[in-house]
Amino acid sequence: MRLAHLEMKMAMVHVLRRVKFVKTDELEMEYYIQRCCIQLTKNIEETILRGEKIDVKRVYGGYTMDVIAGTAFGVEVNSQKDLDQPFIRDAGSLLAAITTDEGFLLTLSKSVPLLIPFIQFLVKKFFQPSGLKSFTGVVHRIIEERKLEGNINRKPDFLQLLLSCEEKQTSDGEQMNVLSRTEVVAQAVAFFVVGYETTASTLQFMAYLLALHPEVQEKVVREIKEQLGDEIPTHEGVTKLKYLDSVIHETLRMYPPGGSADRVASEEVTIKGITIPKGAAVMIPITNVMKDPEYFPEPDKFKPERFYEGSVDPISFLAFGYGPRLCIGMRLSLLEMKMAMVHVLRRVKFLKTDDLQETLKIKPGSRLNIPDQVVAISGVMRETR
Ligand code: HEM
Repeated sequence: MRLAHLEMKMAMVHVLRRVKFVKTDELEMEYYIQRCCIQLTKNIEETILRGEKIDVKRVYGGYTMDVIAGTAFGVEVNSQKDLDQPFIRDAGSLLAAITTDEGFLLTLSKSVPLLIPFIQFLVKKFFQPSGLKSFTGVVHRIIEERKLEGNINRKPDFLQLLLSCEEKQTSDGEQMNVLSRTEVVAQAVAFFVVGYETTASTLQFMAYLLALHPEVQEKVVREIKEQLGDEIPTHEGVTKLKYLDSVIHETLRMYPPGGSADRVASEEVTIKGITIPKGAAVMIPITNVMKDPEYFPEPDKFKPERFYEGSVDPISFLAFGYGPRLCIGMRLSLLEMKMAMVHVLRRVKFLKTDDLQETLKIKPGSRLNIPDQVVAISGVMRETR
């Protein structure tokens, strides 16, 4: 608790010295996400009208890429207008590499820090994922453009916060350089890829589960009608959708995008007879905890009610991690998922067809939960009121 207080105070002093949070930007962000939702709905409708199945990861991937690029980096990449865009392909190949081969090396380096220089050499020599160069190139370009523009009237988005740490800062008359350019670019690329993939993956699993469970889908649609009528799903409006919130949580419980989280023990501790020495790397198996019947009875069943009725112990729901390092994109991602689902489900019904798999096979050997094959779902247009 004391560490968390200290961390929060230090962060707030640093941020509020340089940044003022204002309501207008929130509204601008909300308006921007609404625009992305309209394009998403249009893409899904057009797929249905062409008589094709919906490749849900592809359409939602375009949506989440547009949202993260616009909200965190202030650029419109229009991924949804061209779903074959290199931007998305590069993010995919980068992610695949990080979560498999390099991911293994990363885990190894955390467990045996002495190996870090050797592992860095291996990664540079043999594991340069194809998307990395073009992706970092794009981020470099965005940064250069910002530097040329200057900081005047610039919105306090994620990239701007990172860049402000790159500048030399004066603290008690001393010069400090907090982040190097390479570190800024690395953080930015990671943010782009993580912000895109996790939310797209959850929306994909949610669409699949809603198709498989038509009664749940109709309950969500009823709640939207009762709580929002024809209103635009604003940030405030979507907070009324408690059942949709439970559906999202239950989807994340069954298919958390990240299968594990890491920590390093800051001191020696003994838990249930097992001693973890100071400095040891600890991996928290998120997927396994959320499939444990002790915390979630009948874990293989999709039951949003367990969250709706409020019987879940918060520490057993680990999809966003836990504690001071909880996912910082959680609120953005919940907002964008709710807004997207309201827009889409008002117009489209996902269908349970005979060929829809009853269970999804997950790709082995990855730290992410990724389906073994493309998830394609049939849909029809709902009757308009
Ligand atoms: C459904 C969506 C998401 C899920 C399930 C998810 C999950 C997670 C998890 C499990 C962690 C590790 C937390 C821990 O170690 O305790 C994490 C950290 C993080 N996430 Fe997310 N995430 C999501 C969306 C996002 C988005 C949209 C962004 C960016 C806007 C983002 C950025 C980050 C960052 C930067 C961290 C590192 C935080 C830190 O180390 O302090 N995430 N996320």
